[in-house]
Amino acid sequence: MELKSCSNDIVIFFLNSQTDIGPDCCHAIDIITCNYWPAMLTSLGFTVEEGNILRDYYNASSAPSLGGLTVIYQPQVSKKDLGSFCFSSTSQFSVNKCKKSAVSKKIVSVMAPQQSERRPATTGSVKNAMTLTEKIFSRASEKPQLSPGDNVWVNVDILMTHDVCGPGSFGIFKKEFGENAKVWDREKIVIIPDHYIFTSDERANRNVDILRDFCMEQNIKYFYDIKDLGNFKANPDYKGVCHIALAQEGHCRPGEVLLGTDSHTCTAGAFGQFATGIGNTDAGFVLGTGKVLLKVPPTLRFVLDGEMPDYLLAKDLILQIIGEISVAGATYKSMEFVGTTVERLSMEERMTLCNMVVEAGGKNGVVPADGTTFKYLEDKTSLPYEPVYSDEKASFLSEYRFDISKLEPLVAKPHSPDNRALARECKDVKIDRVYIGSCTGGKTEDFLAAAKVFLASGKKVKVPTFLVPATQKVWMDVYTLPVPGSGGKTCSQIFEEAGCDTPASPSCGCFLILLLCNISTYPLYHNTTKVCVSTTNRNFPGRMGHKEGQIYLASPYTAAASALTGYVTDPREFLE
Ligand SMILES: CC(C)[C@H](C(=O)O)[C@@H](O)C(=O)O
Repeated sequence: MELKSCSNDIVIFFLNSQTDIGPDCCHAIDIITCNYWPAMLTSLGFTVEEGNILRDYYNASSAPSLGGLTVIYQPQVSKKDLGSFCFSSTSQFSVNKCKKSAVSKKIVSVMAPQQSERRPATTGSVKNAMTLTEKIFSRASEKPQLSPGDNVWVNVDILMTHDVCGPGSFGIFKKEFGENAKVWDREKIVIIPDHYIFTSDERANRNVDILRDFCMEQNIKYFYDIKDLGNFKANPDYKGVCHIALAQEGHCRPGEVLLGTDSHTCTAGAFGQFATGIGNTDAGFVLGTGKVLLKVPPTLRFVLDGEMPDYLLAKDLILQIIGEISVAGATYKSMEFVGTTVERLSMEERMTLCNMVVEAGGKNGVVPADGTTFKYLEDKTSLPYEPVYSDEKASFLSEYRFDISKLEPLVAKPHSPDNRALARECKDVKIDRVYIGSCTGGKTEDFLAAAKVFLASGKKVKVPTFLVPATQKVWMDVYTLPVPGSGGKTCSQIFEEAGCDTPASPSCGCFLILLLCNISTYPLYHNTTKVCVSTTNRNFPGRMGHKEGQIYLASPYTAAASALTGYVTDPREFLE
């Protein structure tokens, strides 16, 4: 595949497919987040530059977002020198087997700072004001004063992994700590199978088996297992999309550090905690030690004020922000969301906001914990937690202000989340599919929002409309919660009346399954070019199957409105 929007200097990392998880392949995410790389590359004689962080780094579909990555050409270094990692080169890459012939002649620089850039952990002068993220780092590293750019060992509160990266992380853990090693804390590791679940593909199933074996061996307390793939309801422990399950199961707590082997782990920042995606290598290390070396990110502050019109959702807010700062605008930055609009957002909406910070390159997103947070947590955790807040005099790299009362419904046009447009400007775009689901758009409130539009219109959808609840709990809500103003109807009834597809089994796998493994029969992704309005978070080429597929990212309101007309549609057409 040609990567037209990438510079020739860019190396695309190989993402091992499900068939190839193991020490012979690397996950690109390792390169980005693994802070050992500078030291390791330096010791091998490389010049390590502080490159831009890969905003999204996993697979073919993500490749165009890699612009700006610094690459150093070092042909003399072989795969062997680099231990168990290998690379593939730009012009061609595969998501299947790790091909020896594809080992690149180019080596990439990584984002972590050069040794020379390191500052001492304490400066001797008392730094009075810190941002929320700096304070979490400070507490988790037991260092009273920190500045952006400092590298610190951070104590991890929760490590989450799933069926995609769990097996690889366990492999690294065993290799580095020994076959009989025990994890650092069996109660702080959360294992959530969710990506490649409803498939008969043996190798995908094998990944879940590996999770199960590891959890039994290590007596892991929080393993949300699925055994009966034929009927998700027969699996009381099974949850669904990890980021939503983490919140629903009470693993997200203010002031803590939550890491996960998935880029959208940043979702948990909605709880006023530091949450970010890490690679398998780091995860293997965390499994053994409970620690990770992290660079303190500088903070960008987003002040969202004003009454949010009732035809907008958090998805519009984040599309507005990413459109403003671009997909690289928050590279290795913390994105802190404050203001009266944010204060009024529900937890699920805050999760949508934070979920997509990685689409702007953000290291983490964070919403200060408040009454809404504490209320949500009331029946979810009994563990004590201590929220932290940015000091009034904290120093932010930049501040962005938005008057949300003036915002209109937005979409991100193909093929980038920052390709922002007003939904009404795209009214002539004819669509073939609508998809409502995923960690961004498959929560209970997302379905209630979609149902509201269908209800208001009283019409039937004009294009196939697929619904995938994020978790088993969301699925239950879709079938049981009455939709306000409907006279007691549930979302599922309203969807049925509108002619939508029956809500699918909860999982996040739909897009990746097809993209990486081509093993699903899920009907959304026919192997022909299709135009889809989707509540997901990425619209890179190939993200939903066909590389020429056109994905318009939108809120559940806009997605539902578009389903009703067969064109990209501003939801005000039905909501006003
Ligand atoms: C499979 C996983 C590593 C990946 C991620 O981290 O983002 C996936 O969840 C995605 O959204 O592309």
